[in-house]
Amino acid sequence: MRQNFVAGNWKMNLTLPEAQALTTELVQALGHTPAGQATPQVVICPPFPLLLGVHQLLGEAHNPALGAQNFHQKESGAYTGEVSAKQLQSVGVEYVILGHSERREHFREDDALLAQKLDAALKAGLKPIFCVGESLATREADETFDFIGQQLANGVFHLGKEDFSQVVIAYEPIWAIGTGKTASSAQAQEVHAFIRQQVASAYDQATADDTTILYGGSCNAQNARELFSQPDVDGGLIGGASLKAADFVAIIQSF
Ligand SMILES: O=C[C@H](O)COP(=O)(O)O
Repeated sequence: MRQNFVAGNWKMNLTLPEAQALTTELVQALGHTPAGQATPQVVICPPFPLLLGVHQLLGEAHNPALGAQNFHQKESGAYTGEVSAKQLQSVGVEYVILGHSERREHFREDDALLAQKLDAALKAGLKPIFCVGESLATREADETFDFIGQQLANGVFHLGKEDFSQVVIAYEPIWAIGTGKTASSAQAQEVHAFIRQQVASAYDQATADDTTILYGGSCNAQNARELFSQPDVDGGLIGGASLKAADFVAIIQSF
């Protein structure tokens, strides 16, 4: 279902008391949305050890909903240090980020592994937020569209239409992540439109029109409104600015 959507990726930040203080502020702020103003779907993605403590502060409305930043594709077993989809669900997780460039780069997660993780997430009933995005070198070589087309073809488009309808796509140009260098709204729109067109080719136009596509990369309270006003930008996957309640709430209110 296509919807206005903002996810906060806390990455490897915050202790439990800090995470609970941030969550309490967010829940209070979102609870005071003026009548008549539609609230976007909000997802917060804390590190594993904080998930349960954060979930205990979330309401029944699933908004904010809880997301994880990763999981292991096997259901259980001798995988020291890993976490399964079932374990995530048992502490209230509904969404999982997959394909983030930091996992691709630092943990060597390639398209083949990500395709397996995507299948495992859907099988377990977790909703994936699947990230794609090019490096600066790829952009400068004028290969952005080819590169993102390949990431989608190799990682996502093996899914049947029904499974694909559970997936949120996030476009995150690597050169914009944590750098303070945001894609311009025109650059973001151009790639989002391309992604939607790729979905239409892989499935059909109705599926493409129904896909939620987020922008991520130095999105903040100052630039979110401009980015979210683009016709194919349905919201954001927010890193640094999701760690401060006031900034994150301002982004949520930027539609
Ligand atoms: O997952 C979030 C992105 O990597 C964006 O991070 P950032 O907002 O700190 O640039």
